Amino acid sequence: MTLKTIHLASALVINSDNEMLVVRKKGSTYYMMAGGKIQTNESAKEALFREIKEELDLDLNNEQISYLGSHQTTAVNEAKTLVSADIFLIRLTTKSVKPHAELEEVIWLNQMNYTSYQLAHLLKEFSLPRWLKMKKEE
Ligand SMILES: Nc1nc2c([nH]c(=O)n2[C@@H]2O[C@H](COP(=O)(O)OP(=O)(O)OP(=O)(O)O)[C@@H](O)[C@H]2O)c(=O)[nH]1
Repeated sequence: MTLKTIHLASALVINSDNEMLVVRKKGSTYYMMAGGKIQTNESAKEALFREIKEELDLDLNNEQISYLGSHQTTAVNEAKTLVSADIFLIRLTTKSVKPHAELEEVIWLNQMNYTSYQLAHLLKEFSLPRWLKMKKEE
């Protein structure tokens, strides 16, 4: 069986209380990382700046963002598809973030609520353990 691979730039977004931001796109039941497909002639970081502007209407600067690593896993909402993502850490000083473009919902996860949401594999496998470790070290 041939699998398609989608190349993504996505973000583990945290605020000053170490809450983690997850988004739900229209028509999706999964909560996932903000971000999206990397277009031709665009670096992963450029793609992420563009997606964060489109989805959350935020203008990022280089000091707020750092590279965490890459991860490949099964895509949600797409049959026979893998996602291969470059994942960045974004630190926000504001909690006031609203959904734009194709987003339906934006949620800040904390210690109390994070088990209540169905998370996309990419988020569950890569970001969740890192975020939980960050919280332990608080
Ligand atoms: N942003 C994001 N997408 C994910 C994650 N996990 C995952 O499987 N995906 C899948 O990756 C795909 C991203 O495609 P998209 O269509 O939302 O991205 P985009 O906004 O760049 O698309 P478009 O410009 O073609 O409309 C979706 O099928 C989404 O379900 C994740 O954590 N974050």
